[in-house]
Amino acid sequence: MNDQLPPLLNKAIASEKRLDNLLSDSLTLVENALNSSEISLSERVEIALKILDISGVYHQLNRPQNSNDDPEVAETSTTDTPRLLEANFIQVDNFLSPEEQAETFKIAFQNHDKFFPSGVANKEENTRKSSVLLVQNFDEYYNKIRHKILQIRPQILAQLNLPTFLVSWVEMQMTAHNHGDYYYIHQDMDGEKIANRVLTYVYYFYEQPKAFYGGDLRIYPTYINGDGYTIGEQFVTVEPRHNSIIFFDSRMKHEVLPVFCPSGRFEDSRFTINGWIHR
Ligand SMILES: O=C(O)CCC(=O)C(=O)O
Ligand SMILES: [Fe+2]
Repeated sequence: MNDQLPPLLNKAIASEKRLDNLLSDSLTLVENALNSSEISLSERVEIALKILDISGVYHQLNRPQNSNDDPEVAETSTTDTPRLLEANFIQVDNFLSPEEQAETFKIAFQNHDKFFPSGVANKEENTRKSSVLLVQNFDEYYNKIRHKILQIRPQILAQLNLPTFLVSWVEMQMTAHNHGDYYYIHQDMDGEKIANRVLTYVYYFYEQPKAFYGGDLRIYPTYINGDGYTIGEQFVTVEPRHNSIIFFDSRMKHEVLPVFCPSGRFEDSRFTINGWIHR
């Protein structure tokens, strides 16, 4: 405390000092964590990736050569020319180990009675028909899958040519599409509460041999025009392969084609673990 200085200034200097100390302690803690053999390698990698994220290194690496191609720039520009998001996705096969797949089926089948008819935020009825299981029913499994998704996120963003972002939340649910179910053309970040969804993921699983037909996912080229979004014609089709996971830009319009499941048995459904990485 310096008696020569006005009290307010003294207070500001003290706060700045505390902040400096806090920053210094935080950096030491992170450094120790990165070098600690008590923390698993994968957890340390996650910490390191978070730091790279914060420092913007990935953003620089992923940034398109021509800054006009940067989605963030184009979206906020005042030009009248609509910007096109090409229909694009990444599909990774053999995502879960046999043990993890068995656990996934167990969660689905044991919670059959907790699935409920799906709804759509801010949308008319008849846009969607399927069943949903909330994440509250599979906490531990959520953490495992979340970890796996975050681990491959940098690679996926680079492949989709999307800039990196700080993750605030990984939203997750389980869905089942049975006979007559579908999800009409929609966008996953269309709504106040879900505007922060950046990357959509869908993990597919179902009993072998496959007991349903249809259920392909169509992703449409999507034009951004100011605040509005319209679709182009040249869609791409995703085959929902068992034990594969797909990722796409949450701004892309897409739909699930109708499912035909002659047996009508819940266990024969087209299942997903799906959700969104929020910024
Ligand atoms: O099941 C799928 O293939 C996609 C589901 C979907 O679009 C959604 O839940 O928003
Ligand atoms: Fe969707």
